[in-house]
Amino acid sequence: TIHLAKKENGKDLQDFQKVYNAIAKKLRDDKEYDDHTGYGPVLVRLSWHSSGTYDKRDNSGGSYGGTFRFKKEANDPLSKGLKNATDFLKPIFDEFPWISHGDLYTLGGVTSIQEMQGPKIPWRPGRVDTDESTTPDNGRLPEPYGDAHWVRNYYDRFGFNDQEVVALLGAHILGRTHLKNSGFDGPWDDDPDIFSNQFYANLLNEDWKFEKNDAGNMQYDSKKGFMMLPTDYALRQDPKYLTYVKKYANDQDAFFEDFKNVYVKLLENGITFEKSSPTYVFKTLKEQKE
Ligand SMILES: Nc1cccc2nccn12
Repeated sequence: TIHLAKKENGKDLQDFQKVYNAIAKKLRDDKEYDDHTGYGPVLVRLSWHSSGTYDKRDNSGGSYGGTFRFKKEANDPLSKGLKNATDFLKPIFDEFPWISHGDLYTLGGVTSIQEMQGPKIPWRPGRVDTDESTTPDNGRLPEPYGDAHWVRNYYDRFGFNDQEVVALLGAHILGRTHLKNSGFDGPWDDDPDIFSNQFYANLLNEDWKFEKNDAGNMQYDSKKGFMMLPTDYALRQDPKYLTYVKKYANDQDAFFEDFKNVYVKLLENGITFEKSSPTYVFKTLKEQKE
């Protein structure tokens, strides 16, 4: 199936900047969520989970149809906790009912990354809500237990190479894991709401202990109270992945550039845009002195 991005019925940069600003102001006003982590990280996770169902083999899944709004996908056990993100976006959708769910879920992640001092993420609208019958089955999101071989095989479904996989996982500097949601427990340092390349430095420099958490799952813990999933740790166990981990640990600009590229690829996987389709780069609230 071809997913053609549609012309946004006369909506332009100004209209989408209004949606961006509404999300960004709500993020700024709602800081106490999740031990003062704020909603940024969970909105990024929603943009990933609503896009991470993509399968290059039949061009199914992905962000286009906004099917995360249907209960089969929203109730995927691997998406536990994301109701906080879709509830956060409900009033935004009510204020801008002309936006598609696919555009809203992806724009929520773009807004969060930029407002958390991350790179500018070029974004294209035009996703069209599809019928509930098009909702992909559970089982397409990644499990956190695998080794490097598992990780490489999993991301091949997206068409991502080793460099793209390592760049994408850097988003795990955001937020934290919650025993009641994912079965992993990750007390995180005091800036889980700042986008940086610190994930790679932590991965390389902390003294990690592989131990069982209170849900009976094995995870890596460090003295400073950081955690890594087995699939995170795989990136330093594999020599090919390790070269990129070192590159990004030493060069935040390289990380920002490569993350921006793979994140756009993730959010647009499976969508056909016309050459004339506009790409938008939004201003942060700070840049607008809002
Ligand atoms: N914050 C967070 C979420 C998910 C996975 C993960 N690994 C390290 C940190 N981290």
